Amino acid sequence: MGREFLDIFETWAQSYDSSVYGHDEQYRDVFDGYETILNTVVEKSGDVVLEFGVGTGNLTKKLIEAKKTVYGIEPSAPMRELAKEKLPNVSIEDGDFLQFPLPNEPIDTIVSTYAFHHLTDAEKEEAIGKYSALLRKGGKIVFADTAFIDREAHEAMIAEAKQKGFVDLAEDLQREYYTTIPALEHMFTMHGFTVTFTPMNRFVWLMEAVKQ
Ligand SMILES: C[S@@+](CC[C@H](N)C(=O)[O-])C[C@H]1O[C@@H](n2cnc3c(N)ncnc32)[C@H](O)[C@@H]1O
Repeated sequence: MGREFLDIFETWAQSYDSSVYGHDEQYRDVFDGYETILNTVVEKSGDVVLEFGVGTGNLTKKLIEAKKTVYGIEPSAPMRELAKEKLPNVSIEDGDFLQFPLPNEPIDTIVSTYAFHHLTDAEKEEAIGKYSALLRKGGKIVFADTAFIDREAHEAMIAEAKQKGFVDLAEDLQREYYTTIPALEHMFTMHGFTVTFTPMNRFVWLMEAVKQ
């Protein structure tokens, strides 16, 4: 569920890695510190990891290099194919944040980068509820994604993108379901997590939620 933006990745898949490494001016600030963001998610992850929205497999590759067992979930066929080319021996299945094949061993961490905003807030809350049921005490959700301190900050970023002539970025910020830190905090705490938020660049926050 929350698959309504997949057509974007049909066309973006081939040039996605070029965007994340700063070659797309409009998205340069969004992907600023991309390597550090992925490395931080890896550092905070346990040994058995379920990853949503693997994309071209950049985080997956780092998790594997850190000797973790990874179960990857990716709904876009072109993205999945690119990830499988990079990581032929890793499990990367069709699925999404809400409907996915369950790994056949207990997982200790659920990770995702640059993807949770594809769900509406109601779907985000439903997903966090599912993950709470999957994780044991001490299990973690470690997500990095664009979010805003409040709605005014979101509106200001849209205005800034328009002012710079960043039409694609402005459209993206209005089309997808970017939420606020207080809304995310509420979703995590109501499902039994303690959560911390750390800003990673002007757009992206690292969220580390621990099941109590
Ligand atoms: C911006 S890319 C991020 C890829 C990768 N995680 C990274 O950090 O580079 C977003 C990814 O989320 C995937 N996606 C879109 N909707 C999704 C959903 N409902 N559930 C899981 N993944 C989704 C897209 O297909 C795409 O691969």
